[in-house]
Amino acid sequence: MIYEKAPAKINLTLDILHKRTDGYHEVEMIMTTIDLSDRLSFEKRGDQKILIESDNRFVPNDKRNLVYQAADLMIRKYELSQGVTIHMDKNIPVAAGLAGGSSDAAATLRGVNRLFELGLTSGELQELGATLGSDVPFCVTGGTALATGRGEKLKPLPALPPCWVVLGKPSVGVSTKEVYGKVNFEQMKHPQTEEAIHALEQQDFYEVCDHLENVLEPITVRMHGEISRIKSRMEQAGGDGVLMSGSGPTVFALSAHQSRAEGIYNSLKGFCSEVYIVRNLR
Ligand SMILES: C[C@@](CO)(OP(=O)(O)O)[C@H](O)COP(=O)(O)OP(=O)(O)OC[C@H]1O[C@@H](n2ccc(N)nc2=O)[C@H](O)[C@@H]1O
Ligand SMILES: Nc1ncnc2c1ncn2[C@@H]1O[C@H](COP(=O)(O)OP(=O)(O)O)[C@@H](O)[C@H]1O
Repeated sequence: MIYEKAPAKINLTLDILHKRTDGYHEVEMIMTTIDLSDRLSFEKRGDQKILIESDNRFVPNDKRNLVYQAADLMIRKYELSQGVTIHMDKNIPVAAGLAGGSSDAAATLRGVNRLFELGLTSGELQELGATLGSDVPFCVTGGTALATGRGEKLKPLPALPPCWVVLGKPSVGVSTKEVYGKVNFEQMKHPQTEEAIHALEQQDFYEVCDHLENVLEPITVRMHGEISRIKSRMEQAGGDGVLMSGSGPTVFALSAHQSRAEGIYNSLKGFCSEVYIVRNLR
């Protein structure tokens, strides 16, 4: 039996450059992994089946699960003669803008690679991952990176300086496809991505916080007003930087200090359906 950890991501910036002819949007975004993780175990089977076990009622255990799709892809492509049983311990909220499904898929690519000793490089796993979803290639290696294209082209960046991350997840789930479908280029406030990268290079935490920006945020906020109420609470409680992650609806606050982060966490408890306090991963 082998194990893989599948950490969630947050988007420090998210910009959309244009809509592509294939229906996807050309993005430019800085992503970073945080210490809120699903845990997966992998075991070879005597037959050729793929069995997914999970106790989370929001995720399907069949072919719709990205974990199933990732395992199936590896088994077919490398003509593996055995199947795999995958147990998933889900901690990352589902359809939250935190790439839980993508990270599980990436962990499955890494897990099957190790379990069957395939010897594939991260680059090869990322290429396979891109066929499963736009965020999967980033999740193969994690860390802090600039993602372009539809999200699959990656450039490693210096890590976000060590900090605390408080997450507030409203009870609503959000469809990424629906949010991208409502993008309006005329009213878009673009992030200053270059300046945010410079801040990371300088390891200037507060400068990074000053450049958090996500063009999808106003779209999802219009659908779910709860998001702006969570944002205001986090700002009032002293978050150094506060932003919605991905297509939402999860909002995160960055804080350099544990006591401040705990204050933000306490101000959200009872106000927001799920609240987490974690560190960023370096
Ligand atoms: C918004 C982001 C930001 O990190 O994350 P989440 O909110 O999902 O976590 C990602 O771009 C989401 O990536 P991911 O969730 O992997 O998307 P995919 O499965 O590839 O695509 C789902 C749908 O989103 C739209 N889509 C996705 C990526 C992209 N660059 N342009 C798009 O228009 C397409 O309509 C597509 O059918
Ligand atoms: N292993 C998985 N974990 C979570 N969601 C999954 C998984 N496999 C498929 N899904 C489906 O993918 C959708 C988006 O999931 P998720 O990755 O959690 O959201 P997001 O892309 O917003 O970060 C969900 O509606 C869920 O049904």
